[in-house]
Amino acid sequence: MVISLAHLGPVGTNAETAALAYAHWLEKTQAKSCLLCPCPSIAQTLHSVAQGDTKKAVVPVENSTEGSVACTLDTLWKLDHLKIQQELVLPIIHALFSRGSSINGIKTVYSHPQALAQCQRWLQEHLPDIALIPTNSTAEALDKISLEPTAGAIAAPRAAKLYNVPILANHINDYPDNCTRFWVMTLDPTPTVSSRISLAFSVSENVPGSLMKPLQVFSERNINLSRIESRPTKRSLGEYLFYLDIEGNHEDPNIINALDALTHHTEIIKIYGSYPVLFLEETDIEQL
Ligand SMILES: O=C(O)C(=O)C[C@]1(C(=O)O)C=C[C@@H](O)C=C1
Repeated sequence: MVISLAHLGPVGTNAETAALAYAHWLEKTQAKSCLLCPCPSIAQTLHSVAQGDTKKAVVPVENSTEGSVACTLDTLWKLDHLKIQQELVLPIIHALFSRGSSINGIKTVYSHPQALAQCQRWLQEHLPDIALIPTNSTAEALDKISLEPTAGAIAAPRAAKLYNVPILANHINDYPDNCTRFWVMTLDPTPTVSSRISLAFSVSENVPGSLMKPLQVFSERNINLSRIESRPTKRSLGEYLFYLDIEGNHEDPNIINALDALTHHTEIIKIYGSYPVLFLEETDIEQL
């Protein structure tokens, strides 16, 4: 059976690279093949799997330089039943592409807001007075510059071959170890040996201890949190949702007990799943 795998398109995005890496891993470890399905936005990628149009979806969750991908967290909160099957951590390299012959002639740079933010110091140093224009993805930025020699696009070096646009500067990300976590989401995860659990919750009242009590559930049981993040509930100013990553797996009685205790100190709680993490190197990506 071929597994349909949604991701942020068009071809050449970092999300497509993550989807290809997952497809490659599935082929190698389980002899399963995937059909990649590009979507116009991260929200539509998640909706496609939630509606059953695709079997799985790969979405960015957190970048080492810029932090959480807000659209992914906000959409996951709204969608019920989606579970994390697997996490992939990918090195993210950005390059400046242009049809113009040198960076001196560039007046505009297009890219996904995350990519522009991950290269902000480089842009400030090399192209301080230009206009930065956000696009839906890094690959969409490459489409935009095809007829504009004074425009540049920031995208992954892998896209150079796909779009046949020259690279003017490579490795322009501000931090060399720039990497992004991606989640593979599905409605029916297959059980796996897992090392991390992710969840989100709201609290019923904005009173002293309303965050401390849920966190104490974990510290009292010696369970380590690897991330805590807040996002506005969007109901009113000052009300937040909390996103947690926990080290451990859902079959551990200590974790089962903690998750049960957590329900007593939260309003709404969503457990996104217990999953393994796959780390990829630059050389793995070059082979895709
Ligand atoms: O535009 C792309 O290439 C994407 O895959 C999106 C995205 C993101 O939203 O974080 C993915 C990874 C990088 O951190 C930069 C951009």
